[in-house]
Amino acid sequence: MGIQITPSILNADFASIGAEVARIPSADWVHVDVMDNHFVPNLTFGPTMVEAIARSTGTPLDAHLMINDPDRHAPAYVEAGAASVTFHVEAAAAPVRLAREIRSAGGRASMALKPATPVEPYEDLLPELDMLLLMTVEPGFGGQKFLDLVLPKIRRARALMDKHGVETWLQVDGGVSLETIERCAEAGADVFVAGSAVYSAEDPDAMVEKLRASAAAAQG
Ligand SMILES: O=C(CO)[C@@H](O)[C@H](O)COP(=O)(O)O
Ligand SMILES: [Fe+2]
Repeated sequence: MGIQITPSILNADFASIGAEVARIPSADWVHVDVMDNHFVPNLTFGPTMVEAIARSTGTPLDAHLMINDPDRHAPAYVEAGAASVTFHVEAAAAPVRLAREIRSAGGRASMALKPATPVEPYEDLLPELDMLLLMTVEPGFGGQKFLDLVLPKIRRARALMDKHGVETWLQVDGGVSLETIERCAEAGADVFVAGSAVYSAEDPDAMVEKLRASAAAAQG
Protein backbone atom coordinates (compact mmCIF):
# COMPACT_ATOMS: atom_id res chain seq x y z
CA MET A 1 0.00 0.00 0.00
CA GLY A 2 2.92 2.38 0.56
CA ILE A 3 2.80 5.34 2.91
CA GLN A 4 -0.58 6.32 4.38
CA ILE A 5 -1.44 9.37 6.49
CA THR A 6 -4.36 9.24 8.92
CA PRO A 7 -4.96 12.58 10.67
CA SER A 8 -6.44 12.37 14.17
CA ILE A 9 -9.37 14.70 14.79
CA LEU A 10 -8.77 14.63 18.57
CA ASN A 11 -7.53 18.23 18.58
CA ALA A 12 -9.95 19.44 15.91
CA ASP A 13 -13.01 21.58 16.71
CA PHE A 14 -15.62 19.02 17.84
CA ALA A 15 -18.43 21.56 17.31
CA SER A 16 -17.70 21.59 13.54
CA ILE A 17 -16.44 18.10 13.00
CA GLY A 18 -17.79 17.68 9.45
CA ALA A 19 -16.06 20.88 8.33
CA GLU A 20 -12.85 19.87 10.13
CA VAL A 21 -12.75 16.54 8.28
CA ALA A 22 -13.45 18.33 5.00
CA ARG A 23 -10.22 20.35 5.52
CA ILE A 24 -8.07 17.24 4.91
CA PRO A 25 -9.13 15.80 1.52
CA SER A 26 -5.64 14.33 0.92
CA ALA A 27 -5.88 12.09 4.00
CA ASP A 28 -5.94 8.34 3.31
CA TRP A 29 -7.97 7.75 6.49
CA VAL A 30 -9.54 9.81 9.27
CA HIS A 31 -8.35 8.62 12.69
CA VAL A 32 -11.06 8.78 15.38
CA ASP A 33 -9.94 8.37 19.00
CA VAL A 34 -12.58 6.72 21.17
CA MET A 35 -11.80 7.12 24.90
CA ASP A 36 -13.92 5.85 27.80
CA ASN A 37 -12.38 7.59 30.83
CA HIS A 38 -11.43 4.15 32.23
CA PHE A 39 -8.82 2.60 29.95
CA VAL A 40 -7.43 6.14 29.57
CA PRO A 41 -8.07 9.23 31.72
CA ASN A 42 -9.99 11.08 29.01
CA LEU A 43 -13.43 10.86 27.45
CA THR A 44 -14.38 11.51 23.83
CA PHE A 45 -17.30 9.87 22.01
CA GLY A 46 -18.87 6.56 21.04
CA PRO A 47 -20.42 4.82 18.03
CA THR A 48 -23.14 7.44 17.44
CA MET A 49 -20.54 10.11 16.76
CA VAL A 50 -18.44 7.71 14.66
CA GLU A 51 -21.52 6.98 12.55
CA ALA A 52 -22.14 10.71 12.03
CA ILE A 53 -18.51 11.30 10.98
CA ALA A 54 -18.64 8.30 8.62
CA ARG A 55 -21.75 9.76 6.99
CA SER A 56 -20.07 13.15 6.56
CA THR A 57 -17.06 12.00 4.51
CA GLY A 58 -16.00 9.64 1.74
CA THR A 59 -12.65 9.07 3.48
CA PRO A 60 -12.58 5.76 5.40
CA LEU A 61 -12.50 5.92 9.20
CA ASP A 62 -9.74 4.41 11.30
CA ALA A 63 -11.27 3.98 14.78
CA HIS A 64 -8.78 3.73 17.66
CA LEU A 65 -10.60 2.32 20.68
CA MET A 66 -8.98 3.27 23.97
CA ILE A 67 -11.68 1.53 25.99
CA ASN A 68 -12.11 -1.29 28.45
CA ASP A 69 -13.91 -4.43 27.30
CA PRO A 70 -13.32 -4.01 23.56
CA ASP A 71 -14.47 -7.66 23.19
CA ARG A 72 -17.98 -6.39 23.86
CA HIS A 73 -17.89 -2.97 22.21
CA ALA A 74 -15.60 -3.14 19.13
CA PRO A 75 -18.06 -4.76 16.67
CA ALA A 76 -20.43 -1.77 17.13
CA TYR A 77 -17.81 0.47 15.54
CA VAL A 78 -17.75 -1.64 12.37
CA GLU A 79 -21.53 -1.34 12.29
CA ALA A 80 -21.16 2.43 12.79
CA GLY A 81 -19.17 2.57 9.55
CA ALA A 82 -15.50 2.45 10.64
CA ALA A 83 -13.53 0.62 7.94
CA SER A 84 -10.71 -0.18 10.38
CA VAL A 85 -11.14 -0.88 14.10
CA THR A 86 -8.19 -0.95 16.51
CA PHE A 87 -8.51 -2.42 20.00
CA HIS A 88 -5.83 -2.40 22.72
CA VAL A 89 -4.34 -5.78 23.57
CA GLU A 90 -3.96 -4.64 27.19
CA ALA A 91 -7.77 -4.38 27.42
CA ALA A 92 -8.84 -7.37 25.33
CA ALA A 93 -9.79 -10.67 26.97
CA ALA A 94 -9.65 -12.71 23.73
CA PRO A 95 -7.74 -10.79 21.04
CA VAL A 96 -7.82 -13.58 18.44
CA ARG A 97 -11.57 -14.02 18.73
CA LEU A 98 -12.05 -10.25 18.65
CA ALA A 99 -9.88 -9.76 15.53
CA ARG A 100 -11.87 -12.51 13.80
CA GLU A 101 -15.16 -10.90 14.82
CA ILE A 102 -14.10 -7.52 13.43
CA ARG A 103 -13.08 -9.16 10.16
CA SER A 104 -16.25 -11.19 9.88
CA ALA A 105 -18.29 -8.01 10.46
CA GLY A 106 -16.51 -6.57 7.40
CA GLY A 107 -13.89 -4.37 9.08
CA ARG A 108 -10.11 -4.36 9.01
CA ALA A 109 -8.88 -5.73 12.34
CA SER A 110 -6.13 -3.87 14.13
CA MET A 111 -4.46 -4.27 17.52
CA ALA A 112 -2.66 -1.56 19.51
CA LEU A 113 0.23 -1.81 21.97
CA LYS A 114 1.04 0.86 24.56
CA PRO A 115 4.70 1.98 24.68
CA ALA A 116 5.68 -0.49 27.43
CA THR A 117 3.90 -3.51 25.91
CA PRO A 118 6.34 -5.78 24.05
CA VAL A 119 5.52 -7.01 20.55
CA GLU A 120 7.22 -10.43 20.73
CA PRO A 121 4.44 -12.25 22.66
CA TYR A 122 2.03 -11.39 19.82
CA GLU A 123 4.18 -12.58 16.92
CA ASP A 124 1.85 -15.48 16.13
CA LEU A 125 -1.19 -13.17 16.01
CA LEU A 126 0.15 -11.13 13.10
CA PRO A 127 -1.66 -13.16 10.40
CA GLU A 128 -4.95 -12.38 12.22
CA LEU A 129 -4.34 -8.63 11.97
CA ASP A 130 -4.72 -6.16 9.12
CA MET A 131 -2.76 -3.58 11.10
CA LEU A 132 -0.61 -3.37 14.23
CA LEU A 133 -0.57 0.00 16.02
CA LEU A 134 2.46 0.87 18.10
CA MET A 135 1.71 3.85 20.36
CA THR A 136 4.52 6.39 20.43
CA VAL A 137 2.99 8.22 23.43
CA GLU A 138 1.01 6.93 26.39
CA PRO A 139 -2.57 6.89 25.08
CA GLY A 140 -5.07 9.45 26.34
CA PHE A 141 -4.22 12.87 24.96
CA GLY A 142 -3.15 14.63 21.80
CA GLY A 143 -0.16 16.96 21.66
CA GLN A 144 2.27 14.81 23.68
CA LYS A 145 5.97 14.41 22.96
CA PHE A 146 7.04 11.52 20.73
CA LEU A 147 8.72 8.68 22.67
CA ASP A 148 11.97 7.72 20.92
CA LEU A 149 12.18 4.62 23.11
CA VAL A 150 9.52 2.97 20.89
CA LEU A 151 11.75 3.08 17.77
CA PRO A 152 13.54 -0.24 18.47
CA LYS A 153 10.12 -1.91 18.89
CA ILE A 154 9.01 -0.55 15.50
CA ARG A 155 12.13 -2.15 13.97
CA ARG A 156 11.48 -5.45 15.74
CA ALA A 157 7.81 -5.46 14.66
CA ARG A 158 8.81 -4.84 11.02
CA ALA A 159 11.33 -7.70 11.23
CA LEU A 160 8.64 -10.05 12.61
CA MET A 161 6.26 -9.05 9.80
CA ASP A 162 8.96 -9.75 7.22
CA LYS A 163 9.72 -13.10 8.87
CA HIS A 164 6.05 -14.15 8.73
CA GLY A 165 5.53 -12.69 5.23
CA VAL A 166 2.31 -10.98 6.33
CA GLU A 167 0.58 -7.98 4.69
CA THR A 168 -0.15 -6.41 8.11
CA TRP A 169 0.27 -2.62 8.09
CA LEU A 170 2.40 -1.02 10.83
CA GLN A 171 0.89 2.16 12.27
CA VAL A 172 2.43 4.66 14.68
CA ASP A 173 0.38 7.11 16.75
CA GLY A 174 1.46 9.92 19.05
CA GLY A 175 3.74 12.90 18.56
CA VAL A 176 4.16 12.22 14.84
CA SER A 177 5.23 15.42 13.06
CA LEU A 178 7.70 16.64 10.44
CA GLU A 179 10.32 16.31 13.22
CA THR A 180 9.67 12.65 13.97
CA ILE A 181 8.02 10.98 10.97
CA GLU A 182 11.29 10.18 9.20
CA ARG A 183 12.57 8.20 12.21
CA CYS A 184 9.33 6.17 12.25
CA ALA A 185 9.45 5.49 8.50
CA GLU A 186 13.11 4.46 8.63
CA ALA A 187 12.26 2.04 11.43
CA GLY A 188 9.57 0.42 9.26
CA ALA A 189 6.22 2.11 9.96
CA ASP A 190 3.95 2.67 6.96
CA VAL A 191 0.75 4.21 8.41
CA PHE A 192 1.12 7.47 10.30
CA VAL A 193 -1.39 9.10 12.65
CA ALA A 194 -0.83 12.83 13.13
CA GLY A 195 -3.16 14.98 15.20
CA SER A 196 -1.74 18.26 16.45
CA ALA A 197 0.83 18.42 13.62
CA VAL A 198 -2.03 18.50 11.09
CA TYR A 199 -4.66 20.54 12.94
CA SER A 200 -2.26 23.16 14.27
CA ALA A 201 -0.90 23.78 10.77
CA GLU A 202 -2.13 26.83 8.87
CA ASP A 203 -3.00 24.55 5.95
CA PRO A 204 -3.83 21.09 7.35
CA ASP A 205 -4.13 19.45 3.94
CA ALA A 206 -0.73 20.77 2.82
CA MET A 207 0.69 19.32 6.07
CA VAL A 208 -0.75 15.90 5.19
CA GLU A 209 1.13 16.05 1.88
CA LYS A 210 4.35 17.23 3.57
CA LEU A 211 4.18 14.38 6.08
CA ARG A 212 3.61 11.89 3.26
CA ALA A 213 6.60 13.23 1.30
CA SER A 214 8.89 13.11 4.37
CA ALA A 215 7.91 9.53 5.18
CA ALA A 216 8.33 8.43 1.55
CA ALA A 217 11.78 10.06 1.35
CA ALA A 218 12.88 8.36 4.57
CA GLN A 219 11.61 4.96 3.45
CA GLY A 220 13.69 5.31 0.27
O1 LIG B 1 -4.49 8.05 20.28
C1 LIG B 1 -4.03 9.16 20.45
C2 LIG B 1 -3.75 9.70 21.80
O2 LIG B 1 -4.08 8.75 22.73
C3 LIG B 1 -3.65 9.92 19.24
O3 LIG B 1 -4.36 9.52 18.09
C4 LIG B 1 -3.45 11.39 19.33
O4 LIG B 1 -4.65 12.08 19.25
C5 LIG B 1 -2.55 11.89 18.26
O5 LIG B 1 -2.33 13.24 18.47
P1 LIG B 1 -0.86 13.87 18.34
O6 LIG B 1 0.03 13.17 19.31
O7 LIG B 1 -0.44 13.64 16.91
O8 LIG B 1 -1.08 15.31 18.64
FE1 LIG C 1 -5.12 7.44 18.30
